[in-house]
Amino acid sequence: FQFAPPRSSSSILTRFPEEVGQTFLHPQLLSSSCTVRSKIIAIQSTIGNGENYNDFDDDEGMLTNEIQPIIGNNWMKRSSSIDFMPAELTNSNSGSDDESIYMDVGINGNTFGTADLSRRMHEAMMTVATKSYPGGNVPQELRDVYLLYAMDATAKEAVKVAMDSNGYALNLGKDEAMQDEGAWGQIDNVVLLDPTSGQPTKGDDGSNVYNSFVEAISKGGWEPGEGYSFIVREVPARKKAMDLEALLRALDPDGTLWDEAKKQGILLPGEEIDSLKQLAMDCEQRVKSAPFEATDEAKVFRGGSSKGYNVISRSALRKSNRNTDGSENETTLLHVMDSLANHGCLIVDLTDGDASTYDATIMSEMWDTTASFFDLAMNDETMRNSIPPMQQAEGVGSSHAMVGFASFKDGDNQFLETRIRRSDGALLPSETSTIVGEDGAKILADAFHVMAEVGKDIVRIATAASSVDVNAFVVKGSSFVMSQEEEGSPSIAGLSFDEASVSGFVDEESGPCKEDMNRGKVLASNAALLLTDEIIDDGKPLLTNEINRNEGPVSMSPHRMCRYSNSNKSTNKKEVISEIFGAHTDTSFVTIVPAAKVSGLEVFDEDSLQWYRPELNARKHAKTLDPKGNMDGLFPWHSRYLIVMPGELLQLTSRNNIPAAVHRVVASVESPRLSAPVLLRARPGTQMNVERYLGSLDKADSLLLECNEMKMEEIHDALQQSSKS
Ligand SMILES: O=C(O)CCC(=O)C(=O)O
Ligand SMILES: [Fe+2]
Repeated sequence: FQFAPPRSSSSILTRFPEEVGQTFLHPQLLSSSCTVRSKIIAIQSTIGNGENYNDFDDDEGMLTNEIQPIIGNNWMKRSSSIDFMPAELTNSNSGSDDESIYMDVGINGNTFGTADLSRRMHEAMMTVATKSYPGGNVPQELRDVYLLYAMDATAKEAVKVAMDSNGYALNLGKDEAMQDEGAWGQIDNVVLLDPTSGQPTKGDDGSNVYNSFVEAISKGGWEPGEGYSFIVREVPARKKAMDLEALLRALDPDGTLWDEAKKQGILLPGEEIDSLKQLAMDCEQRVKSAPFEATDEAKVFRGGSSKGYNVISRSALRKSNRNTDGSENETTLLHVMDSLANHGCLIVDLTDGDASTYDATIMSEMWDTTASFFDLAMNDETMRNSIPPMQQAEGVGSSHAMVGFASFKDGDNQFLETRIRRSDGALLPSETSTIVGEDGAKILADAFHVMAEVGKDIVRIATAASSVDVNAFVVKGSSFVMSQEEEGSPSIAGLSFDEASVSGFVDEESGPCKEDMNRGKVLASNAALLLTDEIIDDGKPLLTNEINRNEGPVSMSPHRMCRYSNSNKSTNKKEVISEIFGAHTDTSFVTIVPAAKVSGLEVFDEDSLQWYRPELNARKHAKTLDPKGNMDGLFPWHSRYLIVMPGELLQLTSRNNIPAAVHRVVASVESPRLSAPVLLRARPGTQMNVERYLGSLDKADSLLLECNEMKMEEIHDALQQSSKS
């Protein structure tokens, strides 16, 4: 926690600047009823004499926390002892936002412009006072008060700015007495500064240093307009939730970092992702900033109390669970959005809490098939040789449609990439069925469809929610015209909105009414449904002839059988758990990872800013649902659950409401992990038609406008950054 004193003149504290004084006029300054604390407590002086002053920029001495603070440097550190506070209050390390702490602060009067600020403060007070006394004769007593006040309040303002720029706030609370001069901290040492050189100078009585403002004035003869440096101790402070923009400004006053960040494609506060290139670069940036280290099951984050960590029932996602008017169910929508936007994944219970076993049984059979595939691939030479290596799927013409087997990291990573052939639903590479049998191949395809359908439902909900969010389908008066049409009223049907308004059916003055808004929700959901049916590649032929397409014979959405192990060949032999499939985002709408028996998928949780292992959360849910494992005979616990992560294409259609999940796989030396994710991608040949799927172009952001009328495979390619695997 502790702030080390600044090590050089380029530290944050010495950089901020000019702003001092702009908001200095505390309302109390202009009232003469303020109470003067009779004596400012002088606590032990920490400096001996003026000899130290030439050492201001000495880095050496500033490296430890125990060195004597020197007046004239800007620094800040947590107060070491507060004699009048109970220990538990001074040493709390809970890190909560409103935690009250005490800080010792050293302020350089030159950096903070104490000369100018005190002059202006004093002038302001005297101007008011002169007006309120006959003949401008301000009593001496009051002049003394103003003098002290100018010095003290200036110091307080400087400390406020110093804290502000470092993520802290003065925490004076509502206590009036605390607002008074001297009461906000213990003034320790005060050093007067020469008006011309800005160097420390002796006061009238020849002293180098004073123990209080009262002394600096009465003995040193300080006057407003003369600068001074000081140390103040035990200033009540609290950690502030820091505004990113303010932080950046404080760190980077001349904009060098900003320019550099722009060059690297880092999104800056207040900036939006406004192109595919920017989206790809931002994902890459988020991937890079996720920590590399891995921890084992016992320590890793397994979800918190927010709704988004909860498991959702399969049936809640279906379009049949929408409201009767066809708008999305609000409870489901909020759950889905919280999970995807804040925690990087949504856990789905395929059994609806044991109500249905159909899908979970398919998943269970898929797990058996996957296990037997790797069994044979690892142990049976003939079988292994019969699997084709990873290669482009024939006849697709997309470099992204691969099928086949690949092994990396000395066999620690093994993948079988499979795809459905659209015409007959067969699984490619066709050799898969030689290994797992016709039934096995069929089970894999069935499991693919179970997962794809869940994915499509989630994309529908998230896309609809994001369209509703910007009123993309809200048209004033639409509810009226539409409902009339539906009832088949001959007098209205066929009228355009404009004509309706001319005829007086629509009130020109008001905005869209509640019915228009509701209508917008229905249209948003229907359009999102259309998007999932037409654009998402579920391995089936397109059902409609309404759109142009050239969808190709093989699905763009792969179903990957993976085996991850950790033979600990990494450089650090002591690692028992480590990244085996590094952090990345997927170019998919969603990636559906069926919860594996051995946990290992980690999602970077944007809310808690740590790696989250959803499989452990799913396991906990299974334990609660079925503590005795009664269903284990039917299917293993994990075949109930799917973990659905948003990909880059959903980031696009959700208008950046949902960032593509940064995720990775970790593996421990103890047990290999089998996995079988589906990456739900876009049907080749289809076009992103913003108006058809996402509503009014007026409500589309520049990212969507760029994609409008692009082919989905072009969008896919544009999202591939060179550094991506
Ligand atoms: O196997 C997993 O659990 C995840 C794999 C993955 O992230 C991917 O294939 O893109
Ligand atoms: Fe992935």
